Amino acid sequence: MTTLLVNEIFETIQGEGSFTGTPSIFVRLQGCPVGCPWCDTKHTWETLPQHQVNSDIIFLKAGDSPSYFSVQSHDLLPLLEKQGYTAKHIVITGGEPCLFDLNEFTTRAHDKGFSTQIETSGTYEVQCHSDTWVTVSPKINMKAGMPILSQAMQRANEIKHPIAMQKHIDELDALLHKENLVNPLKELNDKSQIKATPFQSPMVYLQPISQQERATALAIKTCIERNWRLSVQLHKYIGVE
Ligand SMILES: C[S@@+](CC[C@H](N)C(=O)[O-])C[C@H]1O[C@@H](n2cnc3c(N)ncnc32)[C@H](O)[C@@H]1O
Ligand SMILES: Nc1nc2[nH]cc(C(=O)O)c2c(=O)[nH]1
Ligand code: SF4
Ligand SMILES: [Mg+2]
Repeated sequence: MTTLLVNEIFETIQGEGSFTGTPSIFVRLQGCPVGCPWCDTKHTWETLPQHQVNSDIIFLKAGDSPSYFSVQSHDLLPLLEKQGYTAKHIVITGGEPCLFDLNEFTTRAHDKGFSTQIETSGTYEVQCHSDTWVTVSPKINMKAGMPILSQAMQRANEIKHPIAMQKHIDELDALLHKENLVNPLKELNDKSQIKATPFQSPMVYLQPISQQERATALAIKTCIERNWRLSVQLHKYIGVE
């Protein structure tokens, strides 16, 4: 039996990565110890008993708040189904969703015809259905100093890296090398001999931190050089949650 702590549930358009533009039900779980200084969901970091509420309040809440409710993972899908959402894609994010075992919830969702996706920092083991799309956004050298797990990197269907400066790209390169996930096109450019495949596998996305102009320019330039992809947090440009 797994207990999930849920900060919010809402229906919107996925604004990041390969599923950008896909109507999605977002389940944001509570708690994250990683400490990224630019994190856009800091209200999910702490799990304080005084912020626990019942599920009705979560469905009513607007804006960022540290309140959350507790639910058994087998009860979460029925709760979502009651909301009358039309989206068939469920994105589990946080906070850090891989603090929780997501096998039961994702399996029930797939059994009911949903597709699922997890957004994770790569600092915890990814526990989910084999068809869940896993987005790893590896948090290299963050405040808590937590290592990126090979299990998460090797499970990733896409790697989505938030960047603001060249150092962040260099850190990603080192991690991809360590995990043997090097972009064949980069090798081709470097050595003019390795056979190129058209796309990196897993796909690599660069995501400018906080829509900064210089970060966006660097991400565009690097994506073109490497044949990587750009992820611009579409929801922040179109003003949806
Ligand atoms: C809030 S995190 C939650 C999931 C998980 N803890 C993680 O970091 O992947 C969701 C996504 O937003 C990205 N993100 C958070 N703050 C951001 C910011 N200010 N600018 C760009 N991306 C950001 C993260 O890198 C991650 O890909
Ligand atoms: N629309 C929308 N797309 C998103 N993709 C990843 C998000 C996240 O916070 O994990 C997010 C989010 O918060 N909103
Ligand atoms: S790992 Fe994710 S939720 Fe945690 S601080 Fe970093 S961006 Fe925020
Ligand atoms: Mg977000």
